[in-house]
Amino acid sequence: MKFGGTSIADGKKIRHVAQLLIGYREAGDQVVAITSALGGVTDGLLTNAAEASQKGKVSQIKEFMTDLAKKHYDAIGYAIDDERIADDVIETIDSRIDELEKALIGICYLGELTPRSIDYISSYGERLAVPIISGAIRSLGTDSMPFTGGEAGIVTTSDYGSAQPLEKSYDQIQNNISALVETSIPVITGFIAEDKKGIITTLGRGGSDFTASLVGAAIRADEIWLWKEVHGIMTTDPKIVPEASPIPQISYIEAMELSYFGAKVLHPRAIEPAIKHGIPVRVKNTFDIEYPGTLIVADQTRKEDVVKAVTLIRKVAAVNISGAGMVGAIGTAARIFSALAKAGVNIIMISQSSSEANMSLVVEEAHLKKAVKALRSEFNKGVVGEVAYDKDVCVVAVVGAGMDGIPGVAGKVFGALGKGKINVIMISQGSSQHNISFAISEKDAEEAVRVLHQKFGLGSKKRSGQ
Ligand SMILES: Nc1ncnc2c1ncn2[C@@H]1O[C@H](COP(=O)(O)OP(=O)(O)O)[C@@H](O)[C@H]1O
Ligand SMILES: N[C@@H](CC(=O)OP(=O)(O)O)C(=O)O
Repeated sequence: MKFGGTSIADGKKIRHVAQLLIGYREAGDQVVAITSALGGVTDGLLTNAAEASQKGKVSQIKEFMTDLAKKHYDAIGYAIDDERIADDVIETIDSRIDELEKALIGICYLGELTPRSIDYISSYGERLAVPIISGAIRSLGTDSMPFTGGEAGIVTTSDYGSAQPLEKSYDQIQNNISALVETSIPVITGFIAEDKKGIITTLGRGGSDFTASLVGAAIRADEIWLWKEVHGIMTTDPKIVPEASPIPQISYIEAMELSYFGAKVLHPRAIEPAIKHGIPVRVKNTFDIEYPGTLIVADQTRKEDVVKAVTLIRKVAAVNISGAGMVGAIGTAARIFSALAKAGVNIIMISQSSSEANMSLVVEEAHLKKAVKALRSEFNKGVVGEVAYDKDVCVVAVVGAGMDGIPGVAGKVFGALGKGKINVIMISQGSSQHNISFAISEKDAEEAVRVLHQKFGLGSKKRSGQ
């Protein structure tokens, strides 16, 4: 069972989570808990690390550390009644706060922030949270032990910021964790792991879902449950469309497409380990335990749900490569992609005009500068006339395995957008036919999501159980 940052945002919620875990254990289930950092902490760590490297203000770091310590002391005060346990946990928190402060002050003086130090700093969110959740469980009378991802056995590549778990992690987790579930509830940090040299790595933002799936697969869990602040995977982000409804069942492939195309409810790689071992994944609401949530399984569900959800990717940019000389010029696409790969650019969407005089790409906004630089230097003379870009772009996708072979979905999508006077910049449909995605101007993005959500009747279904 994995609990995200919103589920453990403060002491009251942590107590609730500890009671929830104990409740399942007392009902006869063996449980392993994976948790994120307390809500907002990872963002705070990243912002302060970046500012430390740019402004070098030690006083700002001290202020941040005081607030951070207070947030965690308050959580201990509310979630842990047993004084001896509370004292032990405070001791752990104090020593971690001390290490973190030294690291951030070091960054102030160095004025440098490497990917390796970003992972080290951001790991403290989870490393401060887990001792508190484990202490809260012990304080309620059930045995529990805290683990970092590395201690649990997760070993990754050294790709800081998006490290890949190595195959041997599965056996190591199995050896370190499986036997403990008989007598206790182990609590493991999500998101963070270690490379072969024992250096802290992270699995990417939102990576606790991935940790849960990895641990679940390693211990051969019957099910992997991801507890969130929403009633499951919804037909779209409820923050954009309040009428969005939870999807009772969805296939692995649809869930992956949804997360890839921006649904912040799941980490894009979260369910890979679960798929590999055929373990069902459930997304549930921490604050409405009885509600069944969304079940993610291998089977495709009912075909009549042609479109299951609408998603939105923000913080992307469009790049347009054009020139009459591209027509019929063999190898242009290969040069574009290899230049971008060499520059480490992640390409989200590709589209080529049938005239061949133009190729459009969508890349992460953070990669835009290096993408344009790489393309301009590759094509500084020759077939490409111009490399232009647009920063104010979003990608919207409609997702559903049921659209495979069903005519008219694209017509419905673009008809509705046309009627809503929403201009489409670029269109892409994967040959899997599980989604249709397109780029539009940022100012139109939320309206496009609302229009499509309504067009496909997604918000009209009542939540079952209501
Ligand atoms: N299709 C979707 N279904 C559910 N939630 C979504 C979707 N798209 C975006 N979201 C957002 O994802 C968040 C997921 O819940 P949250 O408790 O924050 O998860 P976690 O803490 O595990 O990251 C919600 O706040 C919701 O606004
Ligand atoms: N704390 C990390 C990892 C994570 O998964 O968090 P959450 O489950 O709250 O999205 C992050 O913010 O990226």
